[in-house]
Amino acid sequence: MAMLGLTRGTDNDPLARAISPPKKEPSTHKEARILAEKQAKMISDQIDEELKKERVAERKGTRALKVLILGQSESGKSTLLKNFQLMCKPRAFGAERASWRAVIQLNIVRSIHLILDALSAPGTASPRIPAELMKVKQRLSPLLQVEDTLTRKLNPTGSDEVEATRLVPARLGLKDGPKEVAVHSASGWKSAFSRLMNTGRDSIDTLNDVDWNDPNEPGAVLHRCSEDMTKLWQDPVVHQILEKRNLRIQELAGFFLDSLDRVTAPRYMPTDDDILRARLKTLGVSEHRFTMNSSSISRDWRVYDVGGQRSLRAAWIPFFDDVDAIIFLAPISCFDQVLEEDPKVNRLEDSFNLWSSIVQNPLLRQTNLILFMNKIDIMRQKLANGVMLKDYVISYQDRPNDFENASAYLMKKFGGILKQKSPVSRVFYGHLTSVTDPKSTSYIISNIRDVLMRQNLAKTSLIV
Ligand SMILES: Nc1nc2c(ncn2[C@@H]2O[C@H](COP(=O)(O)OP(=O)(O)OP(=O)(O)O)[C@@H](O)[C@H]2O)c(=O)[nH]1
Ligand SMILES: [Mg+2]
Repeated sequence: MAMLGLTRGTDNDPLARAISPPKKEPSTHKEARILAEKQAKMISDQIDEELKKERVAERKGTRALKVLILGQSESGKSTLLKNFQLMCKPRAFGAERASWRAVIQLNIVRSIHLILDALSAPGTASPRIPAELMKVKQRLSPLLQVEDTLTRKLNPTGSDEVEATRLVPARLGLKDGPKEVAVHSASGWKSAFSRLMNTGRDSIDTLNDVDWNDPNEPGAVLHRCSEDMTKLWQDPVVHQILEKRNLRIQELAGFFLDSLDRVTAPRYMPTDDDILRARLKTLGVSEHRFTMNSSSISRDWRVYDVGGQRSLRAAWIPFFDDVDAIIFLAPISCFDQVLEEDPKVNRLEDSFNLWSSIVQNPLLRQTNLILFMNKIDIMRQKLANGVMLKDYVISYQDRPNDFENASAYLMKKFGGILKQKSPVSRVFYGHLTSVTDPKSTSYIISNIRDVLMRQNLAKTSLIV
C-alpha cells in the first residue's frame, strides 16, 4: 500500500505539496510529525500484511465466502441477518436482547400513532367516534411525546449512526406522521446502548433500564397506557375506520399490538421472536463475520446487510465484486402495496424489476443467486382474507386465489426472469420463506451453506 506523506520533494505534485511540512518547522512539531508518520507507516504495514494474507488465502481457496443480502426496503434482509446471528452467534444475540426493547416500544408507539392519526383524519365516510373512544384517544396523547425520548435512547451518544424521519401518511391527508427510525450499522447503536446501560446509575433498574421515578420514562408511560392501547386496538369503531382507510396495521413492520400486556409489562425482556419481529430500518451497508461448519469443514463467511430503500441501492454496487452468493428477498405478500418512497410503484413490480437487474448484471455472472420469496405467512393470510392476486398481477387471470397456486405462479415468474435475462445459464435456487420463523429459516440457511461450501470445495480442488 502506498504511504502518502512519507515521500517528499515532489514540488509539482499538488497532493504532496499540500501535505508536506512547513519549511520552518518547530522542533516539537517535527517530533510529533515524525511519530505520527511512524505510527501511520505501522498501520499501513499491518494493512498490507492483512491484504497479503487474504491474497494467499484466496489463492489457496480458503478466503471468506462473501454473501450479500439484497431486496427492497422491508423485504426482511435485516431479519434474515438476525437468523444468521441466532444460528452462529447465539450468545452475542442474547447479550443484545435488552437493546431491542426501545425499538419494540418505538414500533408500538408508531402503530398507535397511525391509529390516532386515522381517527383524526378528515373524511365524511368515517363513522362517528363515540365519546368513550375520544377519552381513550386523549388519555393516549402522552404516548406521542415519548417518540423523541425513545429515539434518543437508541442514540445515546448522539452519533450520526441513528436517524429518524417522520412518515407522512399521505393517504390520510395529514402533514405529520409517526417516526421511522433508521440505523447505519446493525451493531454500533447496540454497543452505544449497552455502554449506557453499564454506567451503573443506581436509580435505574438495570435489567429493565427503566427509571420508575421518572414520569416521562418511555417504559413507564407505555405501561401506564397499556390498558388504553388495548381498548383502542380492540374497539370495533377503530377497526371500521382502519378498514375504510385500507390501513392493515397488523401487516405493518414491527406489529406488537396483539401482545401489549406482555410487551409493556414492568420487567419485560424481548424474546427471540420479538427481536425477529422488531423493525429498525437500515441505512448503508454493514459487514458481519460468521464461521460456518459443514461436514467437518469450517469456513469464514462475510455477510453484508444493506439498506433497501431506492435512494440507498447505488451503495450496493461496490460490493458486487467477487461476491459468491446473493440472497435476494422478495416479499410476495406485498403484491397489493406500493413503495413507501414512491407511492406510484407497486412493491411486487419493484421486486421483479430489481431481480431482473440483478440477474442481468455482468459483474454478477459468477454469483449464485438465491431467491427468498418471503413473508409467506402474511401472503397466506391475505389470500385467505379474499385479497385477489389477479387484481394486482393481471396475468394471474382466473387461477385459484390460494397460496399453493399463487406462490407456484410467482416462483415460475422469478425463475423465468432468471432464465430469460441471465447472461449465463445458471441454477435457480428459489425458497418460500418466512424469515420471522427461526426454525424453518435455519433449515434453509443450512441447505444454502452446504451447497455453497460443497461448490466452493469443488472449485478449490480444481485449482489445486
Ligand atoms: N410476518 C412476517 N414479517 C416479516 C417477515 N420477514 C420480515 N418481516 C418483518 O418485516 C419487517 C421488515 O423487515 P426488515 O428485516 O427490517 O427489512 P429490511 O429488508 O432490512 O428493510 P430495510 O432495512 O429498510 O432495507 C420487520 O418488522 C420484520 O420482522 C416474514 O416472513 N413474515
Ligand atoms: Mg434492514
